[in-house]
Amino acid sequence: MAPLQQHKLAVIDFSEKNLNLDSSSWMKTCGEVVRALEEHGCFIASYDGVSQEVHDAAFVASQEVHDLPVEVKVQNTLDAQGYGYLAQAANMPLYVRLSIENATTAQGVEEFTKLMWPSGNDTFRESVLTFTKALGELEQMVMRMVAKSYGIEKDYELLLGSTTYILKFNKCLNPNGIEKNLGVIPHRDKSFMTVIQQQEEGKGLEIQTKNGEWVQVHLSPSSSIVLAGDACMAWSNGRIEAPYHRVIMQQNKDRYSLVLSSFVKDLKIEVPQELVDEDHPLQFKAFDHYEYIKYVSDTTVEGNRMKGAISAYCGI
Ligand SMILES: O=C(O)CCC(=O)C(=O)O
Ligand SMILES: [Fe+2]
Repeated sequence: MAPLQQHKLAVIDFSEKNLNLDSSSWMKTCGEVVRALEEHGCFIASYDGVSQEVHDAAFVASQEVHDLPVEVKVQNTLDAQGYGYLAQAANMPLYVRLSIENATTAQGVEEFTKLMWPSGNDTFRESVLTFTKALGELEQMVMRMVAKSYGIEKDYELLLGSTTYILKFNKCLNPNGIEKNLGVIPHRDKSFMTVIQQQEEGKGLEIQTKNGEWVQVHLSPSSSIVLAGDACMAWSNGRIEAPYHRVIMQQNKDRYSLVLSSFVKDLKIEVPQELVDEDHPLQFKAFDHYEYIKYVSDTTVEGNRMKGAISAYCGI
């Protein structure tokens, strides 16, 4: 098989100097964000909100939690069905994960920390919260730009009030030379938006473009990939498609990544009226995001992998 090429996904500058609200550079970035999302469902954000120190500390925290005994980690269960501790499932033998619900709030991170370390772990708690807050701000900046471009700022403000974040500590085990090097099976995220950071030298994430080609994503510590999830696809009335992606292990060592995803809780997601007209008939009924997650996790593995899960659930 020919080696995959590092694809030219759009790289968008989110550094503070570039993002004075209402400046012409802000408006230009809004356009770039929507174009990239409509074309590939994702882009690479170059973002100085997560410093090298914050990035490194978050990965140290991730390693620390993965190194805990299994009997401690199995306590990690979430309201969001299917998002707690998962280890070496039959279809993903290399994949291990823990997650934090309400991950951008002090309370959410504190609860998780207490569960894993009953006598506390301040370094872990502080490192994780600093990281999730910074990455959450990036996600909100992206969504504000999408809303601005589509003229649906009010609709977004409403969703934002009900937005919650889940942080996944992902680990793919060293494949040790065995042929099966699939870390994470091809899927679309069920989230609204997802932001991912890979550990330094971390490779492995691949995105499928609309023409079916798999392309590799390489990220430096100062960059993140921003991916649309199924909920964004429905909310945008199909304008932004959630990209299919997977992890292929390329090196004989464990791979760590941090995945922050937004979800809408206790409010139905409805396509804004501004996005419906004769040329764009309504494609999705209003739906409850947590009920959708439950639907997917109750469905068979094939159902979960299915590209059209969101259409099957609430498509018109
Ligand atoms: O680990 C990664 O880089 C991505 C994993 C992923 O797609 C996911 O957890 O949804
Ligand atoms: Fe994913």
